[in-house]
Amino acid sequence: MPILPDSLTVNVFLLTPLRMRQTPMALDLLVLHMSIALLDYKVYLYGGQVTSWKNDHGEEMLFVSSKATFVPPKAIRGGIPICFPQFGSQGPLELHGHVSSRLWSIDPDPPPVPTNSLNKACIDLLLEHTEEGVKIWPHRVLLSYIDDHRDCVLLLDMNQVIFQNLVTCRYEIRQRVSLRSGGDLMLSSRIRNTNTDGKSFTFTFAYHNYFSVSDISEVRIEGLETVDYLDNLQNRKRFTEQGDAITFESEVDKMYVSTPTKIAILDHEKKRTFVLRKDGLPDAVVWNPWDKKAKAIPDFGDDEFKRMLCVEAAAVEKPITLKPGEEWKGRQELSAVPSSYYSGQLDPKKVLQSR
Ligand SMILES: O=P(O)(O)OC[C@H]1O[C@H](O)[C@H](O)[C@@H](O)[C@@H]1O
Repeated sequence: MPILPDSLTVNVFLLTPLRMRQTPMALDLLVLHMSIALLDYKVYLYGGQVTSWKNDHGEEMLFVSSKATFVPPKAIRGGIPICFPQFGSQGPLELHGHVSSRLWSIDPDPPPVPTNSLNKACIDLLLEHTEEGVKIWPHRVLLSYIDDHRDCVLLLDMNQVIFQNLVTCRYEIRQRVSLRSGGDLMLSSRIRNTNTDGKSFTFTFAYHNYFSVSDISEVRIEGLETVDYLDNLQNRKRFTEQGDAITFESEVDKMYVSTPTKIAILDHEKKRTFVLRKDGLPDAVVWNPWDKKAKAIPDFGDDEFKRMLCVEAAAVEKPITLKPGEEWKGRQELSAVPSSYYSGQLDPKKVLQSR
């Protein structure tokens, strides 16, 4: 692990690029680092998956299981796996699709940086289509993390060699991972059908966020009150959430549909609130396996359900169909703020202004 210089405003470190080149399924560690006025924020990516998001005090905001295996083809248990082209088990594919477990590389040709961008440090990654991937999902795929900040590009050039096998894709999927001022983490995705044979394709999608919490019994979610949900523990039967904020005392696996764009996760013990803002992702999945299921998951510690909560920005109830030439966009922004700024009001604008 290199020592991260604190004098740079924006930096991206690419570790062990050789391993990535030599082993087709190897995952690589990338560090996205932003330093503003002596405050440091860091995001770690392992392959295409965010596995760590640290605030300026070095506190971890994402949960990763102590039993997580960093061995493809499985996604890492924690961080932010990307579920695509199928969320969950509703479809012919493996649970949650397959993109987190593919070989990722750097996008050699990211789109231009918007002049008014709030992004301070960003990264572009590509996941190229493989014959194996085609067998699983019959569409060629180019998946990329887009770097919004030109400063990053030079540092990433050392990995150019991994681009040589890029294929011409009929479908393009692009992802941006960006650190914004204040340490907010932005992920954005664009999926475009570039098919030339006139065929449409259909998918579901989710950012499977694993938040780190002090104690699940001290956590509540605001923003999903009175929203309809499909309960995965009751054959996806439809219910309406009651008026109170959501708290936890047993296993939860609910898919809230057509939710507000802002959801807050309040951690009383930690006095920290996560604010999830999403766009193009109408649904939100809330999951905690609780004790019994936790014991049955091999890469999950028996008691770790107490320290995590998944609140996922998703497009799952209504699968998305793209005709050739059409593009879908989805994004989420995660902020972590002291709960005292939040004081029970779901008004992230106020939260941001008060920082
Ligand atoms: O074990 P995984 O594939 O990571 O899935 C973990 C969980 O993810 C989601 O939140 C689903 O709604 C759950 O049904 C699933 O159990």
